Amino acid sequence: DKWIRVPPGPKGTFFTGIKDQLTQSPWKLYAQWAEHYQSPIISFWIYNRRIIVLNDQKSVRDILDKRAPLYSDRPKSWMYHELCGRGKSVFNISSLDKRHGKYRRLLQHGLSGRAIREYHDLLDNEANVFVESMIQEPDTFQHHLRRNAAAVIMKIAYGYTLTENDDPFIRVAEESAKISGWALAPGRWIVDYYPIVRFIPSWFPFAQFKRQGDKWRKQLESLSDVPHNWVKKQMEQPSYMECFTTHFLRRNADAEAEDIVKWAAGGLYAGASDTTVSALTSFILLMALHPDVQETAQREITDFCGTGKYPSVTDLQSLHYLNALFKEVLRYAPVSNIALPHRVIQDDVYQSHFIPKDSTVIANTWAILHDPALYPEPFEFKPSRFVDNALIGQHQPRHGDSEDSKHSKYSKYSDNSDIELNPDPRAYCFGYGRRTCPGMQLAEISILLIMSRVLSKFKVSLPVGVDPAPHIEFTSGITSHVKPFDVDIIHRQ
Ligand code: HEM
Repeated sequence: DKWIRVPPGPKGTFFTGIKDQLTQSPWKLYAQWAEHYQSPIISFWIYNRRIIVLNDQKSVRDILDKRAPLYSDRPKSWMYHELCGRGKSVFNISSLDKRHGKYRRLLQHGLSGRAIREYHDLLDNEANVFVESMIQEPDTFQHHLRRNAAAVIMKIAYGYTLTENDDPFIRVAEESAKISGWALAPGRWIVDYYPIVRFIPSWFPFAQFKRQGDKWRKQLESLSDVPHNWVKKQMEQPSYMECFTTHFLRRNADAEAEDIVKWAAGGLYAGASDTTVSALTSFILLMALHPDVQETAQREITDFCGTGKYPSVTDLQSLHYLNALFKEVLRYAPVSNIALPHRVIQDDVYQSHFIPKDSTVIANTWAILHDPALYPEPFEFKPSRFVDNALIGQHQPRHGDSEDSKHSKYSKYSDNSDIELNPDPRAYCFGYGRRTCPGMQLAEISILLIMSRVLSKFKVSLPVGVDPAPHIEFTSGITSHVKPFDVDIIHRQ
């Protein structure tokens, strides 16, 4: 009989655990530790928190998806959840709170394929605005991408049309994101690790964190009311734009239902803006580095639509190579290398591992998407690896697959020969279990649409004389971005 033990991992130091060893790209370090300890599941401490990292496809599927009811909570951030009053936000709410299920149902419904069909014209119009600004000022492409993502999600969430520049709603949303970033900064707030200090009175000299939390709570509260109250005002008029918020408010207007709609809509900008921009920036930069891929994708579009035309939203699903290219961008440059942390709500045993209640469980999505036995030559950018099964809606592995799902069979840590090569990266890069990204379908359509417009209308290349080509590097953070380098973007007449 094997001993059941906590997964192996580095010991770290007494007080801080491994905190000081964390590098710019923790996902790479975790993958190295998994190799070192010969175990896809590793564990260590950061301060007094036990962290468990799952580094391979099998453990992620078996644990986070198949045991989703146990593993879909979030670790508690006392500063953000309690002191700043954000424990009810979609991203942070406890899976044990009955609102969690309500948010998810609302988001699934409001962002379903059917709901998104209502937004096709909106997506199309915003894509045209994007193309126009790209023609005017191609060098500031990231700015145009940001604006496009914000415009789309603000219309969908609130029926709100962005003003030309320095939009007040975007300012509000960015201000909230900034405060949230500070309040969630790991290791910054003693109360996150020793929650007992929250009982210290606010006036105490040592209790600066409490005064700060209080200030941020008030700010965040009033910021989140701005767009919601705006929609309610619109609804008093005979004609207003139908959107996520009005759709649900019209049906049920009691105070609790309204609060749920407000929080759910509030999660949309946070979820959609930076992620979409990250994927599309990677796409544009990768096109400069891979002219052959760009030409193949352009040829497919020309063959499908004819010269000078571009695909409509409904055409997107017929473009095999474009879909394969989208998947390869998600795989090669994951927007979210370690998804968001989960928390296990009770003691659990997986194989010979003991996983203690309250551990923070992290999926190393990056390690899975760069596993050489799963994706041969993982550091090569090769959309062709997905060409055979690239279509949206087909062959789309969903979470909570049955026990004998193909996707759970492989692990590079065991000698399993029945491997499905190049599995669909969408099953990993959008997260896991009952926390899987509810905006996945909208993300797909809006990203594919902008990709298709860029390919139809522009040629992206490295500036003349740049040799050798720049190396792709990524920033760390909750959303990862390719570090930008200069590219030339020319309008194809
Ligand atoms: C390329 C685009 C996107 C990527 C890669 C992405 C990825 C993710 C990931 C990894 C998570 C965390 C899952 C977990 O904890 O296991 C997440 C959560 C979430 N995403 Fe996305 N996302 C994208 C676009 C969007 C869009 C367009 C929306 C909204 C329309 C959205 C809304 C959300 C929300 C509300 C959550 C929180 C879910 C929860 O905690 O229950 N995302 N996303």
